[in-house]
Amino acid sequence: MKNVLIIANPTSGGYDPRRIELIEDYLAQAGCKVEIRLTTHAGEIEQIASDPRLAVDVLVIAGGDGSVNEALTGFQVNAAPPDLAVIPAGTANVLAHELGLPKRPLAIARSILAHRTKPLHFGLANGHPFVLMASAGMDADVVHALPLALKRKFGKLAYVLTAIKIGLTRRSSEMTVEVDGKSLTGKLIVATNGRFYGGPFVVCPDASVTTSGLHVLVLQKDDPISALRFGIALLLGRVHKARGVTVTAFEKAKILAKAPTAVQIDGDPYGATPVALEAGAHGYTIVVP
Ligand SMILES: Nc1ncnc2c1ncn2[C@@H]1O[C@H](COP(=O)(O)OP(=O)(O)OP(=O)(O)O)[C@@H](O)[C@H]1O
Repeated sequence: MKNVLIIANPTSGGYDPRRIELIEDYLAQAGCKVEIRLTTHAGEIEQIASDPRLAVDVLVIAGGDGSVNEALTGFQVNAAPPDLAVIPAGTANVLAHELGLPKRPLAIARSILAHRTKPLHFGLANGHPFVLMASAGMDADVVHALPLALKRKFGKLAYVLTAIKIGLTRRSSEMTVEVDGKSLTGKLIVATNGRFYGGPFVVCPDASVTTSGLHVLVLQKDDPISALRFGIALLLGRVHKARGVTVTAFEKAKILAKAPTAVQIDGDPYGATPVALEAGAHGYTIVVP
């Protein structure tokens, strides 16, 4: 009998209790012992995931990338973390694209029952795990400035509206990223653990969250015209080939800026530069379709 704990973030975009109950029903009918817990505040998933007494076979996160990030953050201090599974919700849910996760409740329940797993690698930004990306510059400014109510109302469009709003007035700062002894300069620096960014948009075809290795994308300009050009290239899955963009594999890197510049991790605000980046020492285990 499989012991399954589903932790759901009821504030994540697209949260649907009916879907979660259906998955619970399928799993229970198949003989699993299932418990559902709804979070009441940010930080609760991390707390639960860090508890060494967490005696479950699979910890299922029903939420977006920020919720999954919390689970990994908790796992960092748990000597024997359980396998992870995801019921995708959230505004962008890049991890769901990375892993090709199904959306239908029955398919999700079946994948948890089949329990096929892969290693889930992650990076560390100032010691904090990132499953997808850690970045500094324009996109982090947008994440910091994005009003939650706007995100809930307009979903991904809220990022575009906020980018337009702040893009006209913000002052960008020149940053340097020291990559394995080399020095690169740019206006937007994205360390990525995976292939996708912002949803189903490929930024690093060579990367995957299920294999080890980090890459850094350096965008040399972020004036409104360049931002529009990079935005279109992103939608076309060609930003890594765009003029003024470099992609470099790295083991250790450090982002430095003259003035403190906003940083985001997996779509949530995370302080400011400087940021030291490196791969996590080991992977966790994630259920895949
Ligand atoms: N009950 C809660 N109340 C407020 N915040 C919460 C609660 N539970 C979790 N959170 C926080 O909400 C943040 C965002 O959640 P999540 O990533 O699941 O959804 P999202 O923001 O819609 O999705 P995405 O990250 O894909 O844009 C998480 O980083 C988590 O810390």
